[in-house]
Amino acid sequence: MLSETALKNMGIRGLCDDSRKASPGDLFFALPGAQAEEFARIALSKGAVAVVGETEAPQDLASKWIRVSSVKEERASTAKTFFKDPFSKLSAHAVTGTNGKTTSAFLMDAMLSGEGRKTALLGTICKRIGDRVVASNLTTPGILELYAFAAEAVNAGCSDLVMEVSSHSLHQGRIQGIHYQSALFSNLTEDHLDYHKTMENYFQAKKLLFTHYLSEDGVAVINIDDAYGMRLFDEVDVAQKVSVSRLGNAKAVIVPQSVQSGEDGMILQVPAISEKPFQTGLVGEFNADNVLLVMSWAKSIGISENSIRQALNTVKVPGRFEMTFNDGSRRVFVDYAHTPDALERVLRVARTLCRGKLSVVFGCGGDRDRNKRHIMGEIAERDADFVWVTSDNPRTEKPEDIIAEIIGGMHSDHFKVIVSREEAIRAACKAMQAGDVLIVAGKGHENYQIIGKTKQHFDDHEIILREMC
Ligand SMILES: CC(=O)N[C@H]1[C@@H](OP(=O)(O)OP(=O)(O)OC[C@H]2O[C@@H](n3ccc(=O)[nH]c3=O)[C@H](O)[C@@H]2O)O[C@H](CO)[C@@H](O)[C@@H]1O[C@H](C)C(=O)N[C@@H](C)C(=O)N[C@H](CCC(=O)O)C(=O)O
Ligand SMILES: Nc1ncnc2c1ncn2[C@@H]1O[C@H](COP(=O)(O)OP(=O)(O)OP(=O)(O)O)[C@@H](O)[C@H]1O
Repeated sequence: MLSETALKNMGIRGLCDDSRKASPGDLFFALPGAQAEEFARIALSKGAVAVVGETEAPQDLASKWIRVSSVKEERASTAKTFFKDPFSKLSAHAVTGTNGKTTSAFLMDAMLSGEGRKTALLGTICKRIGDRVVASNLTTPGILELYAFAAEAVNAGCSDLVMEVSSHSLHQGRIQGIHYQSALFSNLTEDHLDYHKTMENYFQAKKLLFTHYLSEDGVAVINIDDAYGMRLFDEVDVAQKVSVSRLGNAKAVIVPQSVQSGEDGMILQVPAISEKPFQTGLVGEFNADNVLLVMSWAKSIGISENSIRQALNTVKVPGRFEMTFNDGSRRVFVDYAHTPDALERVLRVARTLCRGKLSVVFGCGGDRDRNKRHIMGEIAERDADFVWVTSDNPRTEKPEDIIAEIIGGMHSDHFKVIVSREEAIRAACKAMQAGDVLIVAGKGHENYQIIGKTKQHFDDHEIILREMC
């Protein structure tokens, strides 16, 4: 393990594990792989001072090569030393699950802020320290970026960090060495099987958060309405476990007495938390799950009822069931649903708000999880009256090929294919009549479309407003 003095003596000014981003003064971590040495040489040519690798040092690099048994472990421990152990100075709170992470993280952050605590937030939409916000590339960044972010948060005076933890990050060790004060589990449904291959592997990755990264005195808050949540609750052995169930599972400690959902939000009666009802502007059954999970967490870590209420009343999450247009009769919502479960849940909520025809515009991402495409086609056809099948970040795949897989799951004629997302949204808007609801699903807060390897500006909201106003 490299000490602070060793790093200082070597003149290390930064840590890097990607040769494309190497800078003078960096210590480069060459992760095992066929190109490890090649990447190390590139980093050195850009001014990196030394390389940490698992293989024997190439002869000409012997003076700059530090051989270790695990580059990943060394990277985690060096990050802790270099960034002055920021996680020991923060209360870190994590949320994981297939859907609901961003919504939950926004709520958690708002509740902590309501207590007068300065917070940092890390997730799919943004990275935020106090009032400074930048867009995110990944839900959970790489470990070096994560430590740098936490150090910045500490320097800015933050006491708490709320972050979304993806299954990829758990599997790849992006949060190695971190111990959370609390961890929440929302649900586990089909997604990311291109990466994890089986639901069992996907579950085991999520479980790591509770078995490896939750502090001994930390609290686990788990939605046991979800079958994997129930299994997780039974399998994890932590000091404090809180089980939550909207559906009234007898094993749960937090169960609502009632949830009344309308088009402007919800009223929840949760006697285990307060005798007085809670109100929120978040809409729909799936958000009731998110709200209950986070309220239970807040209660278990001692957040005041006042801060819970205030957050529930004020939090809005960009691109999550966001009403982009409403003329009192026709309503268009933009939503980030890009998994089968999310699409099903969103259409179910939309149906309750719809007095006319319910339509949906959606596509599926390229270079990702082909298996979910036909399932989403099947759900869209079953739960909407009309489906506009289109493109959504095709990346390097041909959009027509992705669409063919989606419509492989559809058997009626209640759909139309329009490859251009802009044209599909415009056509769907034009077709709307009084009482209709349109869901434009998949991109949510994203203001780009990834075609090939380039990101082009694209914003569902802009197109809807241009067409409808
Ligand atoms: C599949 C996946 O998760 N890949 C992630 C992974 O890449 P990798 O290990 O395959 O890296 P690689 O490209 O083979 O390279 C190996 C090593 O060589 C380095 N390298 C690579 C190329 C080079 O020219 N020079 C160089 O030094 C890389 O930095 C890396 O250290 O590790 C990288 C560094 O942390 C990540 O940036 C990368 O995320 C890619 C870009 C990605 O798109 N990931 C998505 C799927 C993802 O992680 N999504 C989750 C889930 C979101 C959700 O729940 O919906 C997220 O947390 O965002
Ligand atoms: N508890 C939930 N159960 C099922 N679907 C949900 C839930 N919460 C939100 N959704 C749906 O999933 C979409 C994404 O929600 P959110 O951004 O909160 O999840 P996420 O876990 O952060 O997703 P991602 O990791 O893909 O960014 C929402 O737009 C909505 O369609």
